[in-house]
Amino acid sequence: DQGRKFQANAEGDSDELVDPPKVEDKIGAVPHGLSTDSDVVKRESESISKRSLRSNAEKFEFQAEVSRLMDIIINSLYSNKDIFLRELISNASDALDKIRFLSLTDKDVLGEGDNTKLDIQIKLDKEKKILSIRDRGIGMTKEDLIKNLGTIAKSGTSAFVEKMQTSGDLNLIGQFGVGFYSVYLVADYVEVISKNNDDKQYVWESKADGAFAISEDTWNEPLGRGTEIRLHLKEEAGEYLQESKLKELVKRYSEFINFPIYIWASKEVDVEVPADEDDSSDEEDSSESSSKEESEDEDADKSEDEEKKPKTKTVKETTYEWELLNDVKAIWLRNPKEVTEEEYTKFYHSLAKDFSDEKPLAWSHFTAEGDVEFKAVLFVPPKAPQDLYESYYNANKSNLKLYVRRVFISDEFNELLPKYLNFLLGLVDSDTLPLNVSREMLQQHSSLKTIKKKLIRKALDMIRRIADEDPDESTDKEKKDTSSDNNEKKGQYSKFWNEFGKSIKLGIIEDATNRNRLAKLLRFESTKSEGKLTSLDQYISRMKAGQKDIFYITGTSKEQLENSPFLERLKKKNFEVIFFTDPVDEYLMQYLMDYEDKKFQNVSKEGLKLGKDSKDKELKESFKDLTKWWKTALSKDNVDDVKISNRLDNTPCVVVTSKFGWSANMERIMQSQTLSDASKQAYMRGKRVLEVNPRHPIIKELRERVVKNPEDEGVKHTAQLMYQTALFESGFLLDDPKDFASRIYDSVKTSLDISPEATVEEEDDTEVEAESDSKPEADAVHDGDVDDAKDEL
Ligand SMILES: Nc1ncnc2c1ncn2[C@@H]1O[C@H](COP(=O)(O)OP(=O)(O)OP(=O)(O)O)[C@@H](O)[C@H]1O
Repeated sequence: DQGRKFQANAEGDSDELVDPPKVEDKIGAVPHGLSTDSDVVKRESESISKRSLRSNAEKFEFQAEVSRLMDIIINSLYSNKDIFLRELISNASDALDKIRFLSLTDKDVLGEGDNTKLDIQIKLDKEKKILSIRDRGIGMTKEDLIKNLGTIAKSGTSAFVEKMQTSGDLNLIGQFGVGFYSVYLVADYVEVISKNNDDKQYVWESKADGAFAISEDTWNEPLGRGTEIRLHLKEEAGEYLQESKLKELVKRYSEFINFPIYIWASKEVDVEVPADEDDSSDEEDSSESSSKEESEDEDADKSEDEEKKPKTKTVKETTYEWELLNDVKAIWLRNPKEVTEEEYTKFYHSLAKDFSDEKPLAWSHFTAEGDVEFKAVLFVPPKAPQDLYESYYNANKSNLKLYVRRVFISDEFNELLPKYLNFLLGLVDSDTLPLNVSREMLQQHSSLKTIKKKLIRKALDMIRRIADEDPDESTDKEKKDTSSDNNEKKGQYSKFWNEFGKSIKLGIIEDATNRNRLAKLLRFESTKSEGKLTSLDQYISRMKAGQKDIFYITGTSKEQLENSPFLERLKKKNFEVIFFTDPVDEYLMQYLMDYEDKKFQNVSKEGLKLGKDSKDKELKESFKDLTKWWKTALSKDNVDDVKISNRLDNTPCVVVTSKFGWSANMERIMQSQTLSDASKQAYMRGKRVLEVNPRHPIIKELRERVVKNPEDEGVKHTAQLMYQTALFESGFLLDDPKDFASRIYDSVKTSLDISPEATVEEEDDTEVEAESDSKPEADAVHDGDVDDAKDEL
């Protein structure tokens, strides 16, 4: 054994696993391509000192936001400094993915010999306090170094800076795409040595003081290809010079990196050496970091027993070897039965770059077989990202990684999932897709459609399972009581719904094929849900005998809707009505026409049927005089008809809209949209129908008066006021609030027995005449004396 040590098991998948780097027998030998202590010495000679950048280098200033970010990091009191290693390893892994992807279409990019080994190496120099992380990834050209590490701020840069200034957690740095800079949590001087196939080897260096420098690297060991990051650790970051600490960190944070990660690890071994007196003279030739100790006692024992043999002694010698730290067998290739919950959770954290304690809400790990074969792992995150719906229709964002035969291809493949499922995280690894074609070609591959279809099904199944396993979701009372063992799943679906419910709704709108499956996942509150969420299936199970439609109402809040006049008789007759209070619900209900053969009926729209009422015809007939009269009176108000209502109990009248136009709520939503166009608004506006309550005393009285004298101005006035009030109560915005207000004041006058001719008292303005040129307020209240009215009220 040449000292190769595979700490984690690397069974199977030998095509996956790249040969570990060679192991040196003795200290001081140069591991190929990795710098050594003597190089460090050389480098030091190139650098004027650790405190100043190389003088002959080209200097650059960091872009302002990047500079602020670095200030925040280097001065941070954040205690979890460990995160830098995970960020560097993640970058190394990305760089390896990139070169591996390129090698699919051009084998030559990998070069030969050690350059073909796609691995990550960690090395320590305790004396100089340098920690280096090296990869054989794609590397950076000079231009890449300048752009990627300092001059081009990404969108995440300022977002992260902002977050840090409020209550941000530095742990999130990877999610903002600025992970590299976390090196300044532990280092005050950093060198990035990089070699890309298209350029020479360069060194980037910075002390996070606003500037960085770049020089062509003529003194370090040639890297062949890839990047080495050298961290000159801060005084207080000494713990990162301990192998054990680094091993622990790699295990904890980088378990799912799909490239081997090695550490240059020390090992004490017993070595037999001739016990000659004079051999002690050349003993200390070996490198400074080795140590030899004579173990005199042992030696003494042995010498007694083996007197005849040539005199030898055993010495402890420190040797170094590359020790593999991770298991590169991808989790998705394993049998789901053998992967623990904890492993899935950790895998989720590494995918999400979210290292909180929160578990994903659900996951699905499966293999698809048949024409198109693939393995996939999908996760429902515990929380929706803040910007999930911000640019829903414009953002090309997917959180799914695509692999083809274990090779990472892309995480920008929008063809794998529809937009509404963009909140899912995970990966797909397909054996069917071709490896040696460009991303563009792959994007058009016919198998993608099949993969997408299956992924959607599996995703929806996974979401349904959250509901199935949630005891809160069960309608069966007994089941609810006995499933105390399922406490962990309790309330999970409403948690899911609160985070991602909008996505399900958008799915119903966008995905006609899966509309019914998605509708099953829909949750809402209703007149009978007692403050909890309920489903369409539960609604149907509670439907009254003879009830044909599913009733719902839309508005801005449940509290407002609960008191809506549209619900009066429905509640009295014990019909359940769904409350839809999200603006997206209006759109949703334009697409969700029926469910399980039941039609949806907006109770604020025409066409509400509550079963047959034998008195209907009679009532209609007896109110004909009033309804006809009123229809004529309202013709200038765009009212289509006046009808007898079947939905009212205490309210005299309401305004309903036609079935296919906008509801009052939708009208309001559209009016509040800055870019909505007025002509469309007029066109889509539902036709209005005034419905009157034939049992209401005001309506009955109005009928009497209309029959007596259809020309009575007082009745006309009252009828108009009734209509405006009904509009208002039915959720419409009044076109002419001024007219409404003055009618109210007129009524107030009447009820206070004030003469209709009474006018507003003239203000005695002789003293203020000089400075006041504005009109008296009188016309704002027409001709009533508001102050007096208020006093008496
Ligand atoms: N080891 C590396 N090899 C090649 N390029 C690298 C390496 N490390 C960093 N880079 C380049 O520098 C850029 C900035 O890295 P940084 O870590 O700040 O952001 P990121 O990798 O894009 O996002 P994240 O922080 O999420 O990993 C990377 O996008 C990459 O182009």
